[in-house]
Amino acid sequence: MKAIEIKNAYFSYDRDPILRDLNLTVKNKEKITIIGGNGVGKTTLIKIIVGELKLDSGSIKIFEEDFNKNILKKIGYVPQSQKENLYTFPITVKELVTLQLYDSLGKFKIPRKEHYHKTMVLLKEMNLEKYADYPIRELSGGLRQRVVITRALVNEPDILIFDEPTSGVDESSKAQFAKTIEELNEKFEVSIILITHELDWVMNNLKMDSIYELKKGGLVNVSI
Ligand SMILES: Nc1ncnc2c1ncn2[C@@H]1O[C@H](COP(=O)(O)OP(=O)(O)OP(=O)(O)O)[C@@H](O)[C@H]1O
Repeated sequence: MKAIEIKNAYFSYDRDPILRDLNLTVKNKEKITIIGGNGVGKTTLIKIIVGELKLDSGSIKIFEEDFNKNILKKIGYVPQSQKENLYTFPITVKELVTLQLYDSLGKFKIPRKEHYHKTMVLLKEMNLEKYADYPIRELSGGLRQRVVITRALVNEPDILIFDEPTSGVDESSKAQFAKTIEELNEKFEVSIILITHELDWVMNNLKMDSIYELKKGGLVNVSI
């Protein structure tokens, strides 16, 4: 089963094409990395995958279906840690993860016992149980990243996308992240797409199935 299949994709914001005849296949449970310099279109590609932007031409299928609302539930997104505004808002780990269940919270959007239960089961699996009632802003960078990953997992996605997960993260948090990636793949059987500019770190610390470089609008295989 193919998790993602993009064929002959073209996209431009105005005149200059950002994606030019881009092709990508990600199989179920496969782990891939996409590298590329500043401004080559990595974020644009993510936005295409999550349906935020539409291709000018070409096709994209997620689990062999065209884009539809249900597909979004299959994709978990872990944004860049610096872009997360988790520092000012006084919210606990348990609340942050549970709020991600928004769609299933019913009319009044108030989490019930079953929602918190789901969160606690997952926090346990991620070894974060003891931090459930901690305010998120009091956690170290590495733990906070683990919480954000847990949040992305709570809707049971089949694909997890990481946007620059190691940028602005200290060495020990990076090592912790590498362990988490291996666990995720085994425990939750998700496909992983990791966007980064740290090719050396990925090569030395992660077991990826493929690494691609986004350049001139297309993806080129980087030999591992
Ligand atoms: N909404 C937009 N309208 C017009 N141009 C845009 C828009 N968003 C991005 N761009 C341009 O498209 C190109 C690709 O941007 P994108 O953010 O996808 O690159 P990136 O590879 O993620 O970059 P970075 O590594 O710096 O985050 C850039 O030249 C950017 O300036």
